[in-house]
Amino acid sequence: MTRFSFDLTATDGAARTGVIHTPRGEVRTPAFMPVGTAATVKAMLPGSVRETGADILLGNTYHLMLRPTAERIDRLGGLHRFMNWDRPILTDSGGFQVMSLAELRKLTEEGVTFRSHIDGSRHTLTPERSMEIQRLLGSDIVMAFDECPALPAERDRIAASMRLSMRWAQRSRDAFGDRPGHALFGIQQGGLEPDLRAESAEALRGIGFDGYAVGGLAVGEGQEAMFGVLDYAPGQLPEDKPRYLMGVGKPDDIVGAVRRGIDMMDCVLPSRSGRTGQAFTRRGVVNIRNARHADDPRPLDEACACPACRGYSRAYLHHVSRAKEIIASMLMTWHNLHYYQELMAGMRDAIAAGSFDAWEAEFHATRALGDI
Ligand SMILES: Cc1cccc2c(=O)nc(N)[nH]c12
Ligand SMILES: [Zn+2]
Repeated sequence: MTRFSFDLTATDGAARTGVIHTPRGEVRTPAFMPVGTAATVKAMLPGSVRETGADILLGNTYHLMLRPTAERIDRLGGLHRFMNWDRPILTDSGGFQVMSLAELRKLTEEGVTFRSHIDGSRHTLTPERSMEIQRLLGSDIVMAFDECPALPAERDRIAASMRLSMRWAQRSRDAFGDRPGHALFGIQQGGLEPDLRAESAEALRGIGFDGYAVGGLAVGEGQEAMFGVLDYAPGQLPEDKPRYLMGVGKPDDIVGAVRRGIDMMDCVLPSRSGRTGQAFTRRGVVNIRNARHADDPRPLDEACACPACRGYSRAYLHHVSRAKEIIASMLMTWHNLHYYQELMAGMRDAIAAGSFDAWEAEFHATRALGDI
């Protein structure tokens, strides 16, 4: 039985490339995780997600506990079987989604009670219940149950919230138990405060995790403030474990995060924005519904090998996107996920070759050209 482990294979400045070994397969880092919130990466078949180059995808405790429930998924053989994805799955622990989605939330030391945004039913999430749900789902990488304060927030609110999350991290670790082949990741909090981030990192180190997430970012602070935290926060976390930046981001966010030592990221952006007609390309964002594409016979990106770029014109994508045809979501999502995976593969190769600076310069120079 392969246990969970992380091998760093090369570094270039603060940037790192490596491999996470899990019983369900390898995850090449830096890695981007497509988001499969309700047991599906929207508009994609699992085989297509794999074809884009994804090694791992993300699921959500909050959504799956409400519908179809973790117990039902467990009875049906677990989330991998249920959604027909046999490679690694990381699941978020639910606290963040409760604060952003649920109604009538009540936060106490014990956990969070809330009403479902789907049918108003009452639910409780605690560190223990979150660990149980993620065990029932069968996820390979389990996230500790945390509280992520909305920014901007007063320093003492951020400090109190971080300390609650650290007590919840200990309870998550205790409830997770000893599960060879499965990993538990801790989540650093502390807002934009270096000393609170350091206190959080020390608390997590003391508890001991298989990986460490930088939480509490991508919550409206903006790229400059986020990079300001990433200039020091990854270095506060154990060097020999994966570092996961949650909820990030736009392509240039991702490049900046990898430069600063982040190994894993997830974001709904490529899939969600694809459904609204936004395509990410090497030369920047293309809003395919814009009238200028109506007669354009060229693909989104001549250099892209994805099915949308190999088989269809901008004019066609413009037409089906404006008409809200289902194929528009399929093709735009596939292209965007393919582009994100190409970005990760390019960075992995550049770090291994010690040429990340040159790669990043080319990345920004090409985007500066703008779409043609
Ligand atoms: C999904 C996500 C985005 C951004 C931040 C966070 C966070 O701090 N904690 C959790 N559990 N999830 C997050
Ligand atoms: Zn493409």
